[in-house]
Amino acid sequence: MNETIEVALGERSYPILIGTDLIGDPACYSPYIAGAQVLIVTNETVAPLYLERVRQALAGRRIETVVLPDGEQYKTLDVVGRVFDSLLAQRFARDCTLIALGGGVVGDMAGFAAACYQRGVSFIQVPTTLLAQVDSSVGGKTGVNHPLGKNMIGAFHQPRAVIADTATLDTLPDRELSAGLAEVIKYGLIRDAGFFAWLEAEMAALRAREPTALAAAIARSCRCKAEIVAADEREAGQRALLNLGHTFGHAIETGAGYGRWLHGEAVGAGMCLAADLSRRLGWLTSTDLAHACALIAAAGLPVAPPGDIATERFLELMAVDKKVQSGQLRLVLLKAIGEATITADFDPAALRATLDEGQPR
Ligand SMILES: NC(=O)c1ccc[n+]([C@@H]2O[C@H](COP(=O)([O-])OP(=O)(O)OC[C@H]3O[C@@H](n4cnc5c(N)ncnc54)[C@H](O)[C@@H]3O)[C@@H](O)[C@H]2O)c1
Ligand SMILES: O=C(O)C(=O)C[C@@H](O)[C@H](O)[C@H](O)COP(=O)(O)O
Ligand SMILES: [Zn+2]
Repeated sequence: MNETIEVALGERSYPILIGTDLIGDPACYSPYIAGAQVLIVTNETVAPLYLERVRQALAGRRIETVVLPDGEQYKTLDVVGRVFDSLLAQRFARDCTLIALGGGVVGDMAGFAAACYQRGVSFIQVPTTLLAQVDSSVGGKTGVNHPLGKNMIGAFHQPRAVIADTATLDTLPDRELSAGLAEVIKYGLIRDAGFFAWLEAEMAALRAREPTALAAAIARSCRCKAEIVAADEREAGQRALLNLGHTFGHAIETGAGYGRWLHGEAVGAGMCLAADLSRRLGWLTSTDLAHACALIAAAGLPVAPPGDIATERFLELMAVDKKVQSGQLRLVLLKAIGEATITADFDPAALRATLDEGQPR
């Protein structure tokens, strides 16, 4: 069953269309494309799978394509430059539209190119991974990595529409499905204990790609993200809760070398570390900690960081975080399953103990 969820941002409001067989449907795109020039940004894995269907849905317009290399290690300023090269070489004007066809890496880069080209042009997100359908395609965070820090160069730029065709998940590798489940579990942990309990009951169905369960998880995740983004578009307050596990996770991704740990895997382990620290501070019960880590493990995700990032190095990497204020690290921590808070008020010794012990208990 198809469903539409609105991201309510005044004149920048947009729909998230969720359903099957949407990417080849011209009616999904037409209302959101003003000019005749369209640039599809995709990658070398997704292009052979889905590019032709998108091209056909856009017939009648001038369509160009940029096919980027595949991988987190290519989410760089240098590679995004190829999108600008193409836009300029083809003389694309301000009324052009970019289409991001792929996972979160393509979405973040195409969105960033759209934010910058001629100081901002339209773009549409066509997410083809679970992670992108439940998280990265929604909310307008775009950008690239720097060797010294994850997502450190970017812009807020909202898409005109998100077209999430759940049938594209049929070709997604199991490891990537698990990575997407990390961000799904995140919504349960930060603000929806009922969803968390539902995920505990449905995790086997989700990993078996049961279509009804997957569609329900995607829609509930998007509703949750749409509400948070509508209330706090630029992360002045509660949007930071969407960063649960990410200060640890981004440190893992940067420390391990981009692409070695998937973003969702690093966030899975990062959420266990955040839960472990919350328990050490006396905010989270041992039972809730055990439930959180058990669900993350059941999703096929790691519950501990790689063994080769020493605590000092981990702390250095964690200090490169957009939530740092006046030199002080702020972390998203848990008070209960379904209740999170952002705080700088934690005992640094407890953080060290969490990192020293690595394996949450
Ligand atoms: N902007 C945001 O709000 C936000 C939110 C979460 C994550 N992110 C970013 O998103 C990125 C991770 O996104 P991701 O997990 O989608 O990774 P990804 O974009 O690297 O995609 C994962 C892999 O799946 C392949 N793929 C994509 N669709 C496929 C399909 N339908 N069938 C087969 N293979 C397919 C890709 O080519 C890639 O190899 C990270 O860079 C992360 O920082 C951004
Ligand atoms: O949309 C948000 O806000 C998020 O924090 C979603 C995260 O899952 C995502 O990984 C995001 O890219 C992290 O943003 P950052 O500002 O910490 O780089
Ligand atoms: Zn994330």
